[in-house]
Amino acid sequence: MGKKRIYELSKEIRVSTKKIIDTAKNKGIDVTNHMSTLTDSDEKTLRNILGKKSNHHSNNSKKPSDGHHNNKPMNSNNGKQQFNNNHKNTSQGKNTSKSNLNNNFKKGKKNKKKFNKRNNRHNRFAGMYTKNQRIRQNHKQNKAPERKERPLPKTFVYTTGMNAQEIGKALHREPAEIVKKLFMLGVMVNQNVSLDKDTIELLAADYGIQAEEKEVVNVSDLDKFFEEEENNTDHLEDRAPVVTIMGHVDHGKTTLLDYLRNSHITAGEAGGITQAIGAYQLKQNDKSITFLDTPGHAAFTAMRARGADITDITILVVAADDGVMPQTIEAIDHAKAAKTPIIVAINKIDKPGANPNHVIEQLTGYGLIPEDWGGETIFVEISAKMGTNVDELLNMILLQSDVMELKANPDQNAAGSVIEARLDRGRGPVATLLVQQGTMHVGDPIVVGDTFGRVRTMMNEKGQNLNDATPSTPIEVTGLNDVPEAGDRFIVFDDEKTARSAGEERAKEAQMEERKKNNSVTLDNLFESIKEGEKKEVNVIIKADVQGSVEALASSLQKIDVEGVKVNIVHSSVGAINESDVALAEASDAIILGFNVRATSQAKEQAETDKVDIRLHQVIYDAIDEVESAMKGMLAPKYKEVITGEIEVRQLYKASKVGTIAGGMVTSGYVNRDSKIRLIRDNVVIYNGELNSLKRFKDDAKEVKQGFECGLTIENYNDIKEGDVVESYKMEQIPVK
Ligand SMILES: Nc1nc2c(ncn2[C@@H]2O[C@H](COP(=O)(O)OP(=O)(O)OP(=O)(O)O)[C@@H](O)[C@H]2O)c(=O)[nH]1
Repeated sequence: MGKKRIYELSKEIRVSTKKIIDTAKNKGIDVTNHMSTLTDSDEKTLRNILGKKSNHHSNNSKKPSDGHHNNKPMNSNNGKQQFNNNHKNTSQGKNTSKSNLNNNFKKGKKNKKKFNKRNNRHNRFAGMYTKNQRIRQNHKQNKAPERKERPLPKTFVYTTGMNAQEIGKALHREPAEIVKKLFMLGVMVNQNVSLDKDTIELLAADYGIQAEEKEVVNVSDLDKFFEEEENNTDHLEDRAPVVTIMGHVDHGKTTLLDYLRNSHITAGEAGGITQAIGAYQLKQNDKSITFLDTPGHAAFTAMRARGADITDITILVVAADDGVMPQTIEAIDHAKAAKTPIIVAINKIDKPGANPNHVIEQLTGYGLIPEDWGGETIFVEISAKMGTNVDELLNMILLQSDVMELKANPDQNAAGSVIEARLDRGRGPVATLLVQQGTMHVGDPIVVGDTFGRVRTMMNEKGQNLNDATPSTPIEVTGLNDVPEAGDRFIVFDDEKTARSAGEERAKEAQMEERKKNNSVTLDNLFESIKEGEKKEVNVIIKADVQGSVEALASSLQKIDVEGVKVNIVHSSVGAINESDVALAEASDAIILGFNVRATSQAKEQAETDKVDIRLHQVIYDAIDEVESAMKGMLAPKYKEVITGEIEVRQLYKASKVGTIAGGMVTSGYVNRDSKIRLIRDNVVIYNGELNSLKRFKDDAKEVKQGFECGLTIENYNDIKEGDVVESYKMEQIPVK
């Protein structure tokens, strides 16, 4: 071999493959893509032209489309890249193609045999086929082809319904050749006839190449792409852990973040840290750690609710002089729900009242047991203010991350999540993103949530411009058409057109979704979900006035015995239902049960928008009964009767066809045509039923208000008397409190 391929040269001289290809073409060197090989002299020529400016193009040196050359063969997991790069990938190295071809030919023959056995009818053609193949083989082996035939792709990624013309294009063959081949195989078609799966596979087998049906990709399905990128196990490299700091108010989260920021991040050229971008990366022992500056548990969980599980490790800050507090527990529950390991930072150990042991004891009650005590949780005693043991904490984070073997593939399209986003007057939409997979480049076409664009600028936390950002790097980007939301996912696409259509499609879908957003779990639809097999666990958050009630409620709920379904308490604590509870409920599809507590107005508002079901009770039994009934599907909607008006009957007319018509006056409220009615005589209900007709003079009326006369008949009832009172009422569903 010895011949260099373009991507290899690209790596060596750090010039993008695109640039090399363009330059080569300019120089008349025959290359097609990054897999093309170069002769020694061509290589030299290119090196001379490009080699010296080694860093010049690092900003676009690795377009993702070039990126997977060395690690990702074409496969169906690779939908997106495949989508746009099929033909780029198709031609493998030229000089090896000959032997491939021979191998392929042999394979082809084998397949061919199989086919013949299956299908004797085509034996005649099979004979011709072999001859034809032989000619082709001879042709290949004996003399160099005059017209260079581009090699066949190793794998032919097809869609059912392709015609000979399209197949020809994909295989670098003349459509006529495809038609001819098909003919040899007993399929007589012209170039434009759509072919079925079997025929296409047969044809591929005949060429001796593998056929693989392309998944039809819905470009707007970001989650799918994201998962594909996430699950890509090729070419994995270590990545920095992504850490979130949580804890009770005033226990020192901000102090710790600030200390880390100031002590471990060297100021940028612009002079200090110019940008607070909601996340930063720092170095400890030459390894990076990414800290998310999330403002609170609710934000953390809101991101999870949107599908962004971006935190690898949670640092739980507990003040040594204050101990475990409500938000400490809340943080534990949030971290557990997110399944991230917790490292406990017992803070403020410099304070006179500090009692770290007490904190440890308290935390054991929540399953956080230090290694010394036979548990698995790492505890570090720090002073965020003084910086005591902060390095130790960082080392523990690195240790934990080593155990977790956090990896990502930098050589693919970037994918990740939005940490925060805003509209900047001067710069337009600005988003802080966390790259979770692949490498992001300036200029990449990108879809972020329901927005799209091209990465115009990319900046790190120091305000320095970046050209590339590898996994676990937080960056601030501009260039989007709109402001995405925190927790949205982003995906880099191979081309802007696809990105745009995906973005637009997603925006449309989001609108539709918004309109019909009503799919959260509520007690009312719980049974339906259980029935449909969607639910095996009912997630519940309990808030109550005193700890005793919390526990009573929790244990009773867990005892509810409905076949195949169990109650899972996601979080329980004392106090009003707050936004954090709602966020957690949304993220974990939970119902909030409040006992002798209220929801704060923000929580109510948020629950309304997020469609989180909050149920308030004063009697524990009612709360349990309600959940149990819902699980058993017996939660009938509750109605109450609302009296709308009264009519005094003043005259009667007998009509042979319609029965007794009562003329009267609406003395209070109103009466509706479809009201239910009660006929009252001397304060006694004589009859309960419905109206048959309601008229104003001769005309049918929908509604008659107080002070107006009307005529009416009662369905199936004629025994009306003057002086009777017709009370109209309706049944109203009791709104959920
Ligand atoms: N003595 C001492 N004081 C500390 C330490 N860490 C934080 N503090 C002080 O504790 C107070 C609260 O610290 P913050 O960092 O604001 O706490 P926080 O957890 O971010 O609080 P919220 O943002 O309100 O949730 C501040 O006055 C800090 O100076 C410490 O290690 N030792």
